[in-house]
Amino acid sequence: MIVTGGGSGIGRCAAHELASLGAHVAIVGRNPEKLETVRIEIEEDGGSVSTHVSDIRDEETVAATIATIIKDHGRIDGLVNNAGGQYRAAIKDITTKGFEAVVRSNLTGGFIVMREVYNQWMAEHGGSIVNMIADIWHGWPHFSHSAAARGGMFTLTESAATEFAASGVRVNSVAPGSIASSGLDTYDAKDTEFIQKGVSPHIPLQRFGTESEVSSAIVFLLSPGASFITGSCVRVDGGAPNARRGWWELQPAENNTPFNGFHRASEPAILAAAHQGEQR
Ligand SMILES: CCCCCCCCC/C=C/C(=O)SCCNC(=O)CCNC(=O)[C@H](O)C(C)(C)COP(=O)(O)OP(=O)(O)OC[C@H]1O[C@@H](n2cnc3c(N)ncnc32)[C@H](O)[C@@H]1OP(=O)(O)O
Ligand SMILES: NC(=O)C1=CN([C@@H]2O[C@H](COP(=O)(O)OP(=O)(O)OC[C@H]3O[C@@H](n4cnc5c(N)ncnc54)[C@H](OP(=O)(O)O)[C@@H]3O)[C@@H](O)[C@H]2O)C=CC1
Repeated sequence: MIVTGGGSGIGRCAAHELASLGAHVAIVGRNPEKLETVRIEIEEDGGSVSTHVSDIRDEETVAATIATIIKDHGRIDGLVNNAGGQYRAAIKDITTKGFEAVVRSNLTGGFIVMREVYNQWMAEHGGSIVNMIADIWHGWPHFSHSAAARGGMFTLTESAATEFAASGVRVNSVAPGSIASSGLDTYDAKDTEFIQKGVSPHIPLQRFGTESEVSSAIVFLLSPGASFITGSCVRVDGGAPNARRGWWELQPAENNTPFNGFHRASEPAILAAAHQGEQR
């Protein structure tokens, strides 16, 4: 099994889970120290793991990494195409270089890894691929570069599922919402305050998800239990995209914080503004 971004967060958790189920896990990332830490953890637990330093955006290194994994371990049954990330910025402030860095990290890089795994192994032997996306439905303000890339990965997954089906390769995506992973450490203090106070009221299950709640969806999709599932997307988001009309009317007043920017439709100020709009 290959897990990109296996040196931290959701990828680390999935690597542990897969190793505990008996798989050899090849973890891929840019930072060798992070990979080494996870290697030691998994080996201490009795698992089998190898580390591979590679930037998923670098075609040559990725091709060589996949070849090494096949040479050393004989097969690739599954790919967790998980590496990625982004920074928070408004569209007006995103430079072309920044936009391209995020698209390359979350779409092109995942494409390169998936293509190499397919061409070098799965086209002949079958397998299962899980592509990580995000809760991008209806857009993702201040993360628009990532939403654009993940939207691409969503449809790339659907296309690959049909192209690869005859080779016995299933391809699905997992779309995490707000997950309390190590990835959140990459945001600054102001964002963290927003994350803590402003996000949970938007989530019907009223909390962040955990790394293991995403990992279990990944492992299910990789497993024979999902043998008739391909081209699908499993949302792991506590119902966040469903918190639309009706949701706010069900909420206690204290959930209407200045952070979340939502207000009950019945609030006097909102009614007055709506009335003014009618008069115009
Ligand atoms: C409120 C929260 C609710 C949050 C609500 C809670 C839900 C969160 C949901 C999602 C959570 C996650 O995904 S958690 C996962 C988080 N993990 C990660 O993001 C890790 C991986 N990310 C990255 O490596 C970086 O973000 C990424 C930009 C993609 C790639 O980095 P690189 O090192 O390749 O790129 P760089 O060379 O640094 O940058 C290239 C250009 O990108 C731009 N750039 C890069 N970082 C920048 C930054 N912080 N601010 C501005 N611009 C930046 C600049 O233009 C850079 O050019 P110069 O100006 O010339 O330098
Ligand atoms: N946490 C959340 O709420 C959500 C997370 N996601 C996505 O889930 C995935 C896992 O995130 P999470 O575990 O939370 O965060 P992390 O930041 O902990 O994980 C991201 C991993 O990807 C690796 N990575 C990033 N860019 C590259 C690259 N170019 N080449 C190789 N490896 C790379 C990083 O390792 P290294 O630095 O060593 O390269 C890191 O281990 C990411 O794609 C993330 O965007 C999506 C929605 C929500």
